[in-house]
Amino acid sequence: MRKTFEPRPADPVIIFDNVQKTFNLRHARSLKQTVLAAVRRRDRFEAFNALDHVTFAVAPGESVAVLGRNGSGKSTTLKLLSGVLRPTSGNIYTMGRVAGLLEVGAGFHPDLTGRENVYLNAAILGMTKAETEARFDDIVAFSEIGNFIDTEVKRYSSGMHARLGFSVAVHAEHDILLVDEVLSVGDAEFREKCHAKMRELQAAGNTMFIVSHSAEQVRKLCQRGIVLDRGVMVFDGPIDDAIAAMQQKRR
Ligand SMILES: Nc1ncnc2c1ncn2[C@@H]1O[C@H](COP(=O)(O)OP(=O)(O)OP(=O)(O)O)[C@@H](O)[C@H]1O
Repeated sequence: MRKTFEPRPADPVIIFDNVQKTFNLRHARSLKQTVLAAVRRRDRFEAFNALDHVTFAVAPGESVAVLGRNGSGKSTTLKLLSGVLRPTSGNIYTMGRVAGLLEVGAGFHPDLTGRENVYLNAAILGMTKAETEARFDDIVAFSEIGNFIDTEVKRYSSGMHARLGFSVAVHAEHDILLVDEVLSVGDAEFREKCHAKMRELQAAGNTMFIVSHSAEQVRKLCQRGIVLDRGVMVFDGPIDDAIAAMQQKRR
């Protein structure tokens, strides 16, 4: 007898379990107010929830967009995923190597050359010297930096800086790629090249988490969207519905 069965969904590679991130905001006060607050033993800080009990899971190979207005908690979500920030409460699990494209090239040292920075940034992303050497030519070719690779990075234009940073990150070994707004850097031709590279990584089974203000960009790259509104997750589902939910929130 033939038996049918439901395939078991793959174990998630990202779990956000009831995650809360609170920042302490310091109030600007006059000297008199500061003294009064100290005398009355009042707290001069106000707790602010950048993320409020957010829960979701991401399956391997999924590409998820994080949408929301300015200050809704998108970058905070990515920083928590990359480990740059720790949650105030709740748990975050990630499986495999996570590479962040948070502020591309932010790890570049201005006084070092492009070549030296490639090795430095690749090491930050967890690559060994041998791995970087093997990919060095591809990294430089993709970035279109050419002979400027031996010039100090402080002489680079912002576009060159971003191109080299993007190139290092996409050539790193990773299972989960975090992308924050970087798709808005560079000219149209380079953006299209970045999109093509990301689609190639998706086809190879990479999981992606993308923050972008551009509905068109995320529609092309993601199947699913999470919408945040003042730190609260208000939608999680198919990308077209997520974009519609975000646009409704804007009205
Ligand atoms: N280190 C911090 N200290 C205090 N508040 C912070 C800190 N980082 C972020 N915030 C606040 O948390 C909220 C969420 O910030 P976040 O950068 O995650 O928003 P975002 O959705 O990425 O915004 P944008 O679209 O403008 O990039 C904002 O109100 C921001 O001011």
